[in-house]
Amino acid sequence: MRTSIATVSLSGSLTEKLTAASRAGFDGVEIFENDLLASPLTPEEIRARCADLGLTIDLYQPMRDVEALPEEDFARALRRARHKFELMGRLGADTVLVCSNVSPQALDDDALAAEQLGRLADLAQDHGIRVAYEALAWGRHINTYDHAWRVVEAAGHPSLGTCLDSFHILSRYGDPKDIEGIEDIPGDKIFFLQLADAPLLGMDLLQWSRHYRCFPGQGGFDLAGLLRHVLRAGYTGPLSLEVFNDVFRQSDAGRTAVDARRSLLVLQEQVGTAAPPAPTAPIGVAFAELVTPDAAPVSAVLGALGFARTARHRGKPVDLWQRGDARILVNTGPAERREGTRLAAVGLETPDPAASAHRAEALLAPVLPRRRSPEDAPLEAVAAPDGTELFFCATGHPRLPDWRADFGYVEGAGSAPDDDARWGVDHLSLTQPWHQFDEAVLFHRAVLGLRPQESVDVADPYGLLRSRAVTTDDGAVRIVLTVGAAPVDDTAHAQHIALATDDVVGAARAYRAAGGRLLPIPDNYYADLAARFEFADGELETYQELGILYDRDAQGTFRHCYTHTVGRVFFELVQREGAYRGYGAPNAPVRLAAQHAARGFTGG
Ligand SMILES: O=C(O)c1ccc(O)c(O)c1
Ligand SMILES: [Mg+2]
Repeated sequence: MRTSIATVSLSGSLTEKLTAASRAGFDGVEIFENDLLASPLTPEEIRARCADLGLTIDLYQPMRDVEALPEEDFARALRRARHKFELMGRLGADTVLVCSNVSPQALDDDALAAEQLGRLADLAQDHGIRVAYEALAWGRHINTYDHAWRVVEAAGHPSLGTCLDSFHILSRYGDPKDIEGIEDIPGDKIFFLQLADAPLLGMDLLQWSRHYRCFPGQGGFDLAGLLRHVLRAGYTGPLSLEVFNDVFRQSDAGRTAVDARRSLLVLQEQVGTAAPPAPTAPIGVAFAELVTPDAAPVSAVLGALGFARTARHRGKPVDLWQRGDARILVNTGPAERREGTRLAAVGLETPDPAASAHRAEALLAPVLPRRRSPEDAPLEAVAAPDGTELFFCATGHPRLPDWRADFGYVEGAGSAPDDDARWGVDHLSLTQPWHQFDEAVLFHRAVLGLRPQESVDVADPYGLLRSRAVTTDDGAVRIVLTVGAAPVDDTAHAQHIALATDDVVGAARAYRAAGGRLLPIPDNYYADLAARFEFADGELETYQELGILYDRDAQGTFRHCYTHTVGRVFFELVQREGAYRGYGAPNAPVRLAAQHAARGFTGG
């Protein structure tokens, strides 16, 4: 199906918006009136620009407050319409959106609304234009899709149809049954379809619509359900995104447009009108890669955590550190020296790396140049929205090339690679730029086949931190996406690697004995723990001594503690028991406060 995007969904000048829409692969655009009014280009130039960019102008919008008016007000509306139809002729746009009247002058009179829309459609017809009538969710008298359709049906005019907008429909109708009526509208009378998702916020409809819309799959609406009804009704027009969103208004138009196109590809996959290569979800974390200008501080932490430097890359200054199934690469390559220590890449263990890469590419993930010297194993990699490099790879697979083939083993390494099977990566926490959070969640879901969990808000002493995990169902891969408060220091922007162990107390003691420093946790926290849970004799005291935090849910328990931070990176030691599903969110405010307090507490 053809895809389209409303210029209001993208930031910048009209020219920038059109370029971004075209580059992302959209077939057409809806031109929002304000974007045209503010453009120095003539309508003919806009038309030519769109043609050059391979875009059709699928809709011009909006025309407001037209129908069910006292006669002299309607006459003024017709006069306005005549001007706009002439403009549309110059633009080469043949469909105009008229949204339902919100003005206090509007009369509660469906027959009058139908009659006047019919007269508007007569005028439109003379200009070769079709009128698509849309019910705004806050329309004065007409505010539901079925009411708008009844009026259009009553008008019975060939140049008058309806525009369905998923926001206006789904913000008012919660029950799936309420929207089945869409299938009763003849497909050729649905002149246009606008798609937008939104988080389920329970707020004033107009404010919700104008500020919080997002792309399909980024909110809480069942857009696939709605689209199936629209397709069954026989709609064949474009799938068009109309997203009013405060964040997108100030984000880079190019990346927003790609995010938008990806959302439509995923939606189309859900309803079966597009078939990108099927997802191949990762089955584990093969490695996490830190880049650092100075290997010493990170190596000291890894050494104290019981990791051994087992291998070194044959062609690059990259060391492989390992404990059990936890593998960490430390990269001191020249390109990496400019920024401080950060978590730059993740190797995802994948049953079919080539298939994972094909899907990622089909879903518009930027494919990275293969890291490959002549003797290197080919590694498929794409960039996540935050720039993290994601490698699709295999470790010890009988038939697939092993990414470790590029590494030479270090003589006399402290411990053998597989000595400690109970260590692994529990989760990785990656901080996202604040304006890319929804994009990142959709990316990880769509491209990697991970399932988003609940979004959690965590109080940081200097702001609020939002966090959302994306995981495989079995927990073999857990990535926690976070977006931090405004930076008073680096705390809200730190990334971390959480290491799974089956004995966090032993691990914490050993780390300390080896010279590692654990994040100190205030005594008040332990007094509160004592009030909330019952512990065996001495248990709480042990946690307090080491700075171990504790949580419990209906399924299990979670014990965890933190190393100090090196650059932007710290480590967490995690003992997850039973089927505990979370990440110790109740403890996160205490941890964040402790990290702010310990800002001086860095270094090797
Ligand atoms: O918020 C509005 O005014 C508005 C205008 C045009 C639309 O298509 C729409 O869905 C909302
Ligand atoms: Mg709309």
